[in-house]
Amino acid sequence: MAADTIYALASGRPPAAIAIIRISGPAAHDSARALAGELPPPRLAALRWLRDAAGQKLDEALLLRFDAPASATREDCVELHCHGGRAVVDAVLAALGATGLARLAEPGEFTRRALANGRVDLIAAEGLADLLEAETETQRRQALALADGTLGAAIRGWRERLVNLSAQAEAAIDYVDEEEETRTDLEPLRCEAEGLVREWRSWLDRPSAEKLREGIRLVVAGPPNAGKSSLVNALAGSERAIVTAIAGTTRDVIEVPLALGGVAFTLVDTAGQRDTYDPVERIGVARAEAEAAGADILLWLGDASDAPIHDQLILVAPKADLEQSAVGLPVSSLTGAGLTDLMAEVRTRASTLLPHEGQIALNRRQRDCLADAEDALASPSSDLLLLAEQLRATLRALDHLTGQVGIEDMLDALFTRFCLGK
Ligand SMILES: Nc1nc2c(ncn2[C@@H]2O[C@H](COP(=O)(O)OP(=O)(O)OP(=O)(O)O)[C@@H](O)[C@H]2O)c(=O)[nH]1
Ligand SMILES: [K+]
Ligand SMILES: [Mg+2]
Repeated sequence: MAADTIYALASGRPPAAIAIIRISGPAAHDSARALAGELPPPRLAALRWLRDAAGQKLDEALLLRFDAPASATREDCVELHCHGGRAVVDAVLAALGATGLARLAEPGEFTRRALANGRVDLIAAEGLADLLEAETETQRRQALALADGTLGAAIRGWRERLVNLSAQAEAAIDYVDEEEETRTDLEPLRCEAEGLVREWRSWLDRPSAEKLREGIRLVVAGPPNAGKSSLVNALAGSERAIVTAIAGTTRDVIEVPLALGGVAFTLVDTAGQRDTYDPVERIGVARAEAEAAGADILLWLGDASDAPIHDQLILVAPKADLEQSAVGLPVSSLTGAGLTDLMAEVRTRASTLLPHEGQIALNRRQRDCLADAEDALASPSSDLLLLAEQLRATLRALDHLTGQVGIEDMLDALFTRFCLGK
């Protein structure tokens, strides 16, 4: 694949102590040479003066050269470690552009090339992207598990088992062709296939990785004047929502970002749910109902009998300073009584919705691919031809997961392990 040569500032926004400019592509060495003169041997750092076309000194930089394929992109690469001032960086980038040998990279283009050249697989590339975005410790560990290939290794393990099964099925088909009488016993194959499907189901049952990033939606709902907005304000620690003694005060959905115990939440206040002819309030009530239905955790401040059906429902008995009769967790937004217990309960519920420590969670794309694989093999056929086709379809779904499609490996396995002397 003939690619052009790209360059970009790889480190953070200047000013900084050091700025790293990366060049990758067939003309990476030539464009660096245009600025720095003779290059050092691969992987040995050397100090060089960078000069523009007119010979003017731009900066003294540490230069690293990588030769394809032993580089991050598997192309020829150069890294220039310059002084991190804005003017220095601008001047070096401009001089690189002026060589006419390279162009400014698009966002993510280095990783894209690494992927295209087989340096990383799609899973690792996704992990890398997550790693760059990670804001919490849990997110960082999760991303690292993708980037360092833990998930990739699990997928390769599945793939190997599947390739093996597929090869056995294909071999059995050949065998049937030759000796019509003999029937291959498919039971062990189907058994192994069912084992894989069970494993995938347990992965699909895990909470999704997005929850870590997007956070838990904690919705406060109930009848008008129940004290919903007061509770939201008490939990947020600031007067985010309007509170009055008038029923129907809150009309719209109010979102408040909240971090509790290292977990990101979005606290959501909603309109009091009641039958009303007021067209504006009706819209608010419809939104409130939709929010309650879509909540990860629902705090219901009303009669248990009126509560919507929800997996993660916490019944709250509000205004506990006034009345103690209601069922549910007693909470007073006025005095703060019961808030700690309520938050403890919320955190317990939240922990069941998030990937566990040390457990790799799949992102949406990965789940979709694995679900396709699971689907394709959900009921392994007892007919050899159908089973072989199911296995092929499953392999394709798994290859979508890693971003590598192709059945070459399957054929290799077939010919090396199951040689029938043909
Ligand atoms: N004593 C006492 N009063 C409370 C408490 N929480 C809320 N209130 C009062 O109850 C009334 C309604 O409170 P809101 O927080 O506006 O109730 P809401 O459920 O958001 O009401 P709508 O938005 O109209 O549906 C206000 O007068 C609050 O001061 C509480 O914990 N104790
Ligand atoms: K109110
Ligand atoms: Mg309100």
